[in-house]
Amino acid sequence: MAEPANTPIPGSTPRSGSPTHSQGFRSPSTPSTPTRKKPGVLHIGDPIKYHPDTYALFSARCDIIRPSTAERQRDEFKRALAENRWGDFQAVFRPAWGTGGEMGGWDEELIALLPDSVRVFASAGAGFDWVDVRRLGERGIIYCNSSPAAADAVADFALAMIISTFRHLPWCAAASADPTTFQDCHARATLLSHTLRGQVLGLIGFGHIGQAIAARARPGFGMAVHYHDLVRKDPALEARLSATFHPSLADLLRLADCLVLCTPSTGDGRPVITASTLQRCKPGARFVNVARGGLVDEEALADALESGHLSSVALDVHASEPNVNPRLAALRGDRVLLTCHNAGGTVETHAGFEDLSMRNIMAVLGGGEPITPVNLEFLRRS
Ligand SMILES: O=C(O)C(=O)CO
Repeated sequence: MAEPANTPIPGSTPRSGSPTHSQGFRSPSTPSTPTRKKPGVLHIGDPIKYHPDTYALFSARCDIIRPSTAERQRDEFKRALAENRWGDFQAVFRPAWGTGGEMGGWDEELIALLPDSVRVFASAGAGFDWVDVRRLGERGIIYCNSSPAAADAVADFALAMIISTFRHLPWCAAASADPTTFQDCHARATLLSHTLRGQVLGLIGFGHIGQAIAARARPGFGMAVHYHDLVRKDPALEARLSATFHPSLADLLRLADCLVLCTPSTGDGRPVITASTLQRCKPGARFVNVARGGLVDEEALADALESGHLSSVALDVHASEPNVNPRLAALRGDRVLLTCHNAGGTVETHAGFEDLSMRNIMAVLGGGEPITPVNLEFLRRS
């Protein structure tokens, strides 16, 4: 049974989709299939918590469908989609990061079951490794992430990690527990620590998060910002952020004193950081990961640390979360800082995820442009 739909705002004027998007409505395939005048939005995961104002507008414009917890389990979810239990809805909405994932990965199997009426899938989260955005695009569905809402939080955290790799914060913190280790750390950390000013920061990925890191690293810390991405950014943006583009990742690796991985994972399982990329890094380089653990061959990373080729790493994300690589865990506390996928996790991020997901859906169903689409290159337009 679906949980009760959210109550429409009293006095609100129900609005059907724009001419373009209302074409997505189909006549119900079974007599029990719901019919609706407003575009249907399948809301998976927790209810709205931070933005009742946006939600008032959103729920006045759309019919919100809330599958129950039982209906969100994969088998039941598939069954419900296959029998068109929720009718021809126009959007999938997942506003609360960490909830709404009960049905598992949005792969070919699940995406094939969506009604043809779906135009947009908007979710909390910068990352989209759990959803096949190419396949959604091929079905004519725009996928919108919420990366701008996480950018400040992730960038703040990334800076803490960058500082940690230059200043050995795990060592300094752990050594304070005992007078002998205190004195040893006090004496020796000086010889191994470096000021950030003038160091080359190599950003792998220069989207919202990479740009937010650059905006802090250059003016705040005097670092020289270099980046690699698949597509070069606008020269005006590069100039504003004092960022230098490298078409080849190998060139960036050779140059960087500290590399930061901040590129989305497509979930195809192919790591970007491997033994061969690590070999190209400057001896003594540092490495920070705020993207996804699967983008890194963690065994190769452990080899590079053990051999001393990398001097220090800070990893917020891990290939087999919630487990961390045992070899990296064994090195924790000296040259290795491991955190628990915390970089994006702030109240402000979660509030922003909600708001942006609703605005993306309202934009698309209202006939306008999506705000943060990530799969337009795959989009089959009907
Ligand atoms: O947004 C994401 O993708 C996260 O990893 C959590 O903030």
